[in-house]
Amino acid sequence: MSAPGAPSEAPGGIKSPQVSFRSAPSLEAPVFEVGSLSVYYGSHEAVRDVNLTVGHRQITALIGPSGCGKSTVLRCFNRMNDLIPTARVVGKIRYHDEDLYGREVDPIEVRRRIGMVFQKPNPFPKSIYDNIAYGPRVGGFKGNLDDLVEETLTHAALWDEVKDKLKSSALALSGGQQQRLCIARTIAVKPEVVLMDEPCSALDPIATAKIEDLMEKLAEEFTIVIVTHNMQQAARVSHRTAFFTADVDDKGERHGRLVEYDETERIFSNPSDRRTEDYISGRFG
Ligand SMILES: Nc1ncnc2c1ncn2[C@@H]1O[C@H](COP(=O)(O)OP(=O)(O)OP(=O)(O)O)[C@@H](O)[C@H]1O
Repeated sequence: MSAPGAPSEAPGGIKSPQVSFRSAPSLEAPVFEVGSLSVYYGSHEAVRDVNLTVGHRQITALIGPSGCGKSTVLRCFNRMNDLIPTARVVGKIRYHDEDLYGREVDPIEVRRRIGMVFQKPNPFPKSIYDNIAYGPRVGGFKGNLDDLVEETLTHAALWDEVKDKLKSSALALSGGQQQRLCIARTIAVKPEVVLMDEPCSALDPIATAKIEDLMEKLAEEFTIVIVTHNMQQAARVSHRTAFFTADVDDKGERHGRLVEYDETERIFSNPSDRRTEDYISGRFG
């Protein structure tokens, strides 16, 4: 394994010489442990038998071709699938060794502790200030809101760009700024985990680079799980990568499967499964 930040090429995989893999810390005291997870929509088993462990303050990337179940798995981590009436989750997801789907668990508290950022920036149609202040206010925050808003926007690398227009509408910001605001809004309630579902797919390369820099900084404090179609992004930002694909059964139904989960450097430079190698080298997907 290369030292953190040391350039390391990915033979047969991603060709970019700029890719430098991040070394993955250990998986001791994991945040999530997923065992034999299957997710159904109605009678369709969309994802089958997933097993993986998400490490504390690591960035875990979920990659794979369209429809292999990445977003479905991501939504299991904060019980967003509960909001889809046909969805049914089978198997085990332990969050700090507690059953995330246990009867006594409050899904609202789960979503406060495990926040989510979506593909399309979706700020509230409110001021920049109120976008950040909303969650803490609802949660009964008793401290100084002005300080919290400044601290959060600084944390999300947005303060300098917005400090003189906090009362302006968030909708007037650029797409990249809106997405950083959404990340700020998510971290304002002090979650432990931030789930990101293709957070850069609607952004240009400059805005994408800013979000990637931000993710690296946020990983010092938060555990991040990201779904991305952009393999270079997974290679650049994540410590560990899970590669999914979909098997087609004899009735023509597609079932998402986790093919391989490992340190990102390993997945991109020396994967153990041929399907992973074919995907990262662009031979399919
Ligand atoms: N709300 C839903 N209702 C019914 N089926 C769904 C729903 N959401 C996803 N699916 C199905 O589950 C499977 C996995 O979809 P999912 O969106 O999780 O895949 P994905 O890998 O994230 O895809 P993409 O990369 O295109 O976003 C697909 O067959 C999809 O049609």
